[in-house]
Parts: sequence; structure tokens; C-alpha cells
Amino acid sequence: MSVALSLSGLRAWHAGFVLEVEGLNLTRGEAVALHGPSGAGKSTLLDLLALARAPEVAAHFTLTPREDAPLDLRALWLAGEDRAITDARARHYGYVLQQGGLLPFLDVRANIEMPLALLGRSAEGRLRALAERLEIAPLLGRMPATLSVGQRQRVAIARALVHTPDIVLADEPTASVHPGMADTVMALLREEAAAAGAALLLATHDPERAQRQGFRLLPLFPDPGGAARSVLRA
Ligand SMILES: Nc1ncnc2c1ncn2[C@@H]1O[C@H](COP(=O)(O)OP(=O)(O)OP(=O)(O)O)[C@@H](O)[C@H]1O
Repeated sequence: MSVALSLSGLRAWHAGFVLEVEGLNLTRGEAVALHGPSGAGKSTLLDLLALARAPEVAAHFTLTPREDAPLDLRALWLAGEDRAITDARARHYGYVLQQGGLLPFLDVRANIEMPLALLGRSAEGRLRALAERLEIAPLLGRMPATLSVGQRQRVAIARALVHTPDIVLADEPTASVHPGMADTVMALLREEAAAAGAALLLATHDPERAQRQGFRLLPLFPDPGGAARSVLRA
């Protein structure tokens, strides 16, 4: 399977904390579970991968879309090409947030269609197929407030995948569902991302469950030296 996102020699810092990424490749069809203690830098890494913040230093940071030419993200950040970055985010990324992140004033269908609307596209066949597979087809006309937490997460998975992104990022998508549903949400995410040919990275406090569900574990731990520094080894 081909690499969708590739980075190396990357550093990002907050006052008093440094995150270093020696190297990371996210491959299509693969599911990766990022885990580590609180404060290790998981959110900071997710923000970098999601193009929500620029790295302070990067040797190499490239996104290779399914059909287009590779995008040199490092060069785009350096040149301050914010529009190209925003465009890459909308086109090539899908997100699943901790509690779904559905917009409460839109029905389920309109929530799922949102990434398509941002791109000026429609994909009725794909939307219906995803809704069938995720068993949310009967819910398309409902408002998010009337759904269970597990149903909301399945809608969020459909929304993250409807525009066939290259990369799917999920920030603790099972934190607020009960244990049985956590297995279902992880399995559905992994299966649907693989079926879409996307690379999946999920941040979790439950690496054992992720490993059971077929995720490759990606540990991120603070340096034992005591400095507020975490290194993601290549
Ligand atoms: N905006 C900020 N300003 C200053 N320091 C920050 C900021 N955001 C994060 N940090 C610090 O950077 C370090 C990494 O934080 P981060 O949120 O990435 O960790 P995390 O692994 O996601 O933690 P958790 O599991 O608790 O969400 C922490 O020491 C945190 O205090």
C-alpha cells in the first residue's frame, strides 16, 4: 500500500515543551493508534498531522493524494500558503472527534454532506452506501440530539469518509462510549478507512483495545531525562 503522509525531522514546541518527530509514514489501508500519557504531546502531534498548526522545524513533510501530484507541505507552510493548506485539509482529510462533533442544527444527512458541500461536490451513492454499512440509513432525517452516543459516532465516521479522504484522523473517538460500543467504533473506523483506501491515525488512551482491533501501536512518551520533551522515534 502507498504512503499518504510522510514526515521526518520535525519539531514543534510550546513554552516549556518540545515534540520531535524523527519520522512517521501513514500508509493507505493501515490503522495506527497513537498512545501515551497525558501531556506526552498527542494533541500537538494530531494538530501537526491535521495541518492545524505549522511545525517550527521540518526536514520533510509531504502528502501524496490518491490522484494528484504530491503536495510539499513543508514548502507550503514556509511560503505562508494558507489557502493551499486549507484546501488540502478540506480535500484530503477526514476527522472524527471525541464526541462526534456533529453540528446540532443540521440533520444527520446534512452533517454527513458537510465535507462534500465544502468541496462543491455531491456523492449520493457513496453517502447511501456508507449509511447502509454503518447502519444509520434510517437516521438520515434525524437531528443529532435525538441520537445515542454510539449512533452519533457512526454518523461522524460516515462524515469523515464521505469525500474519500486520503487521511482520517480520530481524536479519542471512543472516550465517551461504553466499552462494547468502543470496540464497534474502532472496528468500523478501521474497516471503513481501509475500504476507502485511506490512512487512519487514532489517538487513544486504550492501546490494548486498539491493538486487539488490528491497529499498529505508535507510542509517544516523554523523554526519561526529565526535560519536557517527547520524541516519536522513526
Ligand atoms: N497552547 C499551549 N501553550 C503552552 N503549552 C501547551 C499548549 N498546548 C499544549 N501545551 C503543553 O504541551 C505538552 C503536550 O500537550 P498535548 O496536549 O499535546 O498532550 P497530550 O498527550 O495530548 O495530553 P492529553 O492526553 O492530556 O490530552 C503539555 O506539557 C502541555 O502542557
